[in-house]
Amino acid sequence: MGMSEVLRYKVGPPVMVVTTTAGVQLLARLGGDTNNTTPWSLLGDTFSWTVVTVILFWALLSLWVPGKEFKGPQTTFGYTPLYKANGFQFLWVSLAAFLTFVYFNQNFPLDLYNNFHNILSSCNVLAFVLCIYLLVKGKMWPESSEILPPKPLMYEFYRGMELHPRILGVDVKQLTNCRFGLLAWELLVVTFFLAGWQRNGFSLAHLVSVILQTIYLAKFYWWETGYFNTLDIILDRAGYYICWGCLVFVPSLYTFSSYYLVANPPLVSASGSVLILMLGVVAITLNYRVDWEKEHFRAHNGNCILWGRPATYVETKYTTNTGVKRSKLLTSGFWGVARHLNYTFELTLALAWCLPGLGYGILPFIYFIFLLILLVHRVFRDEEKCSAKYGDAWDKYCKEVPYRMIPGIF
Ligand SMILES: NC(=O)C1=CN([C@@H]2O[C@H](COP(=O)(O)OP(=O)(O)OC[C@H]3O[C@@H](n4cnc5c(N)ncnc54)[C@H](OP(=O)(O)O)[C@@H]3O)[C@@H](O)[C@H]2O)C=CC1
Ligand SMILES: CC(C)CCC[C@@H](C)[C@H]1CC[C@H]2C3=CC=C4C[C@@H](O)CC[C@]4(C)[C@H]3CC[C@]12C
Repeated sequence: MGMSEVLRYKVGPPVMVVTTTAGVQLLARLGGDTNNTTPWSLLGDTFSWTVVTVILFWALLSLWVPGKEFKGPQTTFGYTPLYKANGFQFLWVSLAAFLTFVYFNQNFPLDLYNNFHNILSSCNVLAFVLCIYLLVKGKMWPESSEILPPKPLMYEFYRGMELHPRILGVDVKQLTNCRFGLLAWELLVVTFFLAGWQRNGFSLAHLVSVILQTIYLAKFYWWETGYFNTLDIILDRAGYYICWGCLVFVPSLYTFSSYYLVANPPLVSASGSVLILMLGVVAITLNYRVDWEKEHFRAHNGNCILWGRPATYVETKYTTNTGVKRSKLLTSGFWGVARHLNYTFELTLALAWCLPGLGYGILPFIYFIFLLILLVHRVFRDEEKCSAKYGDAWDKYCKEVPYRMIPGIF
């Protein structure tokens, strides 16, 4: 093993595990109320375990109830994952149940805010137990016939073993990513808005940030089955990166700008808030439109009109275990302007919902900075995947559409 391999496989994952765990706890302290004297508890407390267990059980219930099933893309080793297609209903029923609960328990938002670091501790313990179980399960009782070359244990823990493991009858990544992480995100930002209102009075800027995140998450749940075609699902294995990420990192870092505004009430004026709302709505619409153009194009096998003209494309061929397949890469509409414009609009939107923290330095923008790094890295991961899959056709597409995220610049 060369030096770079040692760094990548042996040092990298443990460092990530330790720093990310310590990091999210620190974040809760940094953004919170400095007068909060609740002692640290690395295992969580009764209140936080109750909150986490209720969300987990609710998430599981949403995947257990009878309903429409959705078949994900088949893996190269011939496995077709099965999901539940009831995400949109799940979001609204959950939100309505939560708001009703808060109506009858009006101290709950502030209690939850004051216990946030304990809630993260409980999520952290839950995530570690799950990731250890997934490692053992992947080694001892894998569900698929996939054969993986052995790697250092810590790397396997970090990356995960199986692509589509199931626990208690449900798909693990649908549970952790779509049903626990994203629901916790929505409920937490609503809670932080209500806690800020109770503590400091009503804030339009805080409300705007929460409205934008709610529209964004509603859009996600509307499109949930499309998510099953993305890198997270077809490439990333169920392990620390993705499962811990969704159980701990999403509830902590993705909600951070809203959490921060409770102890640091927004300084942005009402007209500034309206401008932020407009910027955010435009960015969400464009982000949705870019994703929609690709889905629409693929659903019609290239025979569709985009921007008033028949769609143009590059024909591709690729090989899987079940033979040679054909596909098309869109070169018109937004996909003809740059190769990842959806990420550009996603970043604009993230900036919009962080902007109510303007005037408090860098901390309220931490999600935006993280997302910038994540998406630029993802551009390269995605392109590596596409280049390996499509070969020369991908190079041809890159020649026709030379820019990645910002036409003329990158
Ligand atoms: N907030 C967050 O943390 C994040 C949010 N997102 C958001 O999630 C959504 C999905 O993003 P993501 O899955 O990462 O990426 P994309 O939706 O951009 O999908 C990339 C895939 O689309 C296919 N593709 C690429 N170019 C073309 C083309 N020209 N024509 C047709 N198909 C093409 C390829 O897959 P194939 O093999 O099918 O050809 C490629 O792997 C986006 O809105 C993004 O902004 C994403 C990451 C993080
Ligand atoms: C361990 C950490 C350093 C990194 C954890 C990363 C993951 C939590 C996130 C990686 C990719 C993220 C997502 C991808 C696409 C999405 C679609 C969007 O519409 C909603 C958000 C999300 C599901 C998002 C969620 C977090 C990641 C899985």
